[in-house]
Amino acid sequence: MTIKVIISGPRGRMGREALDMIINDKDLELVACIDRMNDGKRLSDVEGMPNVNVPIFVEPNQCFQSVSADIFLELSIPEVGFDHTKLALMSKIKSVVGTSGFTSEQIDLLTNIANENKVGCIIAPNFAIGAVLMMQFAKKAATYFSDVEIIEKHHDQKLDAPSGTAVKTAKMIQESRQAKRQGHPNEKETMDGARGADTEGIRIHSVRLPGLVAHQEVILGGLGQTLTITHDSYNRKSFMTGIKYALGKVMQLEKLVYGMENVMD
Ligand SMILES: NC(=O)C1=CN([C@@H]2O[C@H](COP(=O)(O)OP(=O)(O)OC[C@H]3O[C@@H](n4cnc5c(N)ncnc54)[C@H](OP(=O)(O)O)[C@@H]3O)[C@@H](O)[C@H]2O)C=CC1
Ligand SMILES: O=C(O)C1=N[C@H](C(=O)O)C[C@H](O)C1
Repeated sequence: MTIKVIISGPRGRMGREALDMIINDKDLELVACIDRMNDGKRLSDVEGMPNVNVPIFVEPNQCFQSVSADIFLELSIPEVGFDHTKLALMSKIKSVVGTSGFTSEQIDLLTNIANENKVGCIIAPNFAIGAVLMMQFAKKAATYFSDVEIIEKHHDQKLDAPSGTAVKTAKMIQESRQAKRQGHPNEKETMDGARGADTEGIRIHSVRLPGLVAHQEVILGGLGQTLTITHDSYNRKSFMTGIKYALGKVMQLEKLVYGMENVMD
């Protein structure tokens, strides 16, 4: 039996890479796409898309009601990703979400819908195994170093800041340290944003430049020393093993899990 997948955002950088991964995997079967254009066309009719004869829908609900699928894979944009996922879960379709930029309230809402309906869902701020380890190492290190700053660096087409990975890293660190105001108590920004975003005292700095893909440094400071934990994704293939893993794992879930670390054996 193959796992039937609907993908959202097939023309995007992640969507295009994920299409290739799914099409070339004997355990997975692409059954439909959700896009903001090409409604009613077949994927094979769209220039530059793989030669697979599956329908494209602009209306997510129409897709979820008319196509039989096991999993919805969300890889579009923050503005629509939440609604897509909500509709998929309400239609009892298990979901794997890579799209970033959801608020804590949105994640809580999706958690309630998934758990009440007993539908599996994985929200993965980062599918790359190295990034997940980087977040776990940072959490561990923060039990010894209470002063932490995060520098996340991405390509300049990214819509959200800070990145989903940075937000999740800060949340994980907050589980292992007390909230703390960092820096000099009297420090003042003479230019807005100089000290970055502030989440319970942890500072997050977002760099956006052409040439970058997805990178993060967590710098922890102590007496006379610093520890830097770094992860780099040099291309989007780095995320595909994690997507495949999440598609397998979500089949066994009846609730929402936020973070790949919570489904990794
Ligand atoms: N969790 C993880 O490991 C990773 C997560 N991401 C996240 O995944 C998301 C996608 O990233 P990326 O591929 O780089 O972004 P892209 O901008 O390359 O792709 C987004 C795609 O979504 C399309 N889109 C816009 N509106 C809709 C809609 N209503 N329905 C369906 N598709 C729509 C866009 O179309 P158009 O171009 O025509 O506007 C575009 O093709 C981002 O949120 C990013 O942060 C990225 C990498 C790894
Ligand atoms: O937009 C991206 O590219 C990425 N987004 C995710 C995030 O916001 O953390 C994951 C990865 O960093 C790539």
